[in-house]
This record gives sequence, C-alpha cells and structure tokens, in this order.
Amino acid sequence: MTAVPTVGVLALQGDVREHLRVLESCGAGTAVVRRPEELDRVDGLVIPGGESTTMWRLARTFDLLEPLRKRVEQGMPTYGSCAGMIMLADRIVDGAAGQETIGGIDMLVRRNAFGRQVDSFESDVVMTGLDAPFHAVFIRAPWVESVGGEAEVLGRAATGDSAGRIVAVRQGHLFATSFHPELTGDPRIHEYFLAMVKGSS
Ligand SMILES: NC(=O)CC[C@H](N)C(=O)O
Repeated sequence: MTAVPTVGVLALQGDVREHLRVLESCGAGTAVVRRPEELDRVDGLVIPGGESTTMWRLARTFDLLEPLRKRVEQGMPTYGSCAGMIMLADRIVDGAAGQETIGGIDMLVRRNAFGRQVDSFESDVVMTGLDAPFHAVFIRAPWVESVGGEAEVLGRAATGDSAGRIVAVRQGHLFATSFHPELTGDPRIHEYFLAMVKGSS
C-alpha cells in the first residue's frame, strides 16, 4: 500500500462530510464511494451514521450491496458508526421488514436501542486501545446485545440506565461504534481506524 492510504466514506446517505473532514485532518487521502468502481479504489471504508434502512435500500439500488460484502469479506478495513454499525452486524433486532446488512461482525445489534430511553445524549466511554475516555455522542443509537466468539468488545456505555451496554466492537479488520466520533472534534477514533488501514493496529 502507498504511504498515505485512501479511505473512502460510503456516501449513499448520512453525515459523510464530517467523516471526510476528520479523516483529512488525520492525514488520510479520502474519497466518496457511491459506485462499485469507487469502492475498488479505496484501501479502507467508513460507513457513516444516518439511517440504516435508507442506506440498505440505496446500496441495493446502486448495486453496491454485493460489492461491499465482497470487499468486507476479502479483508478491507471498515469502520461503521451508528447506522454503519448496523450495516456491519451479522444479525439485527428491530430492523425494517426485510432489512439486510453487509454483515461481517459476529454480533447482534438492536436498532434505536437507546432511543426508548432518550433520543440523543452524550456520555464518556472507556475504550480499549485509547489512552483516556472518549466523549461520545449518541443519536438514536443502536447497542450491541451480544457478540460471538471472534468479536472483541472495546467499549461499554458508562452512565445511566444503559451502563454496561456494548457500544464499540472490533473483529479483525472490522470496527464499529454506536456513537458518532466525527461530531466531537476528538480524532482518536479515526486515528485508531487509520492505524488499522495502515496495518499497524
Ligand atoms: N445516528 C444514526 O446513525 C442512527 C441510526 C438509525 N437509528 C438507524 O437505524 O439506522
């Protein structure tokens, strides 16, 4: 791989621009991904937050679902935030009728899980691999009900009724968080992912 990897952001729907901005500030090359040819050119991919049902439908319409599954299966480092976490889950609860995912992480994710308590909130998350807690923004966020043997839990919610819920997971080249690190001005989650793309984490 070239010294500066190109990280794509899946740009079907969601807060694409915010991720591009943080990735650029971390020194990555960036690209928007809407078509299979664009996916071919990236070394890693961020799947942003937004609305996973819409993202799934658009991925099907743009003939991206199978190419995405293939790249993920072949080992492309991929980071999913919020709706992106849902897209990377092998199994989901409370999905729309027929809702499919890209899959790859052996986990069961519940959509809009925190939403039943409160729509959006902020909380510090202690994360394996980060030196200090990460101040996380949750927006109609999913949580991870359970993970299979190969997935490693990296972080849990720390406060309130949902304390202890899994909000960050890694399985090899795949990484997912329930929260939105692109909104807080703290680049450590993107730096962590960039190290994965460079093969150094
Ligand atoms: N901020 C978000 O990405 C919310 C995710 C959304 N609730 C979904 O199901 O896709």
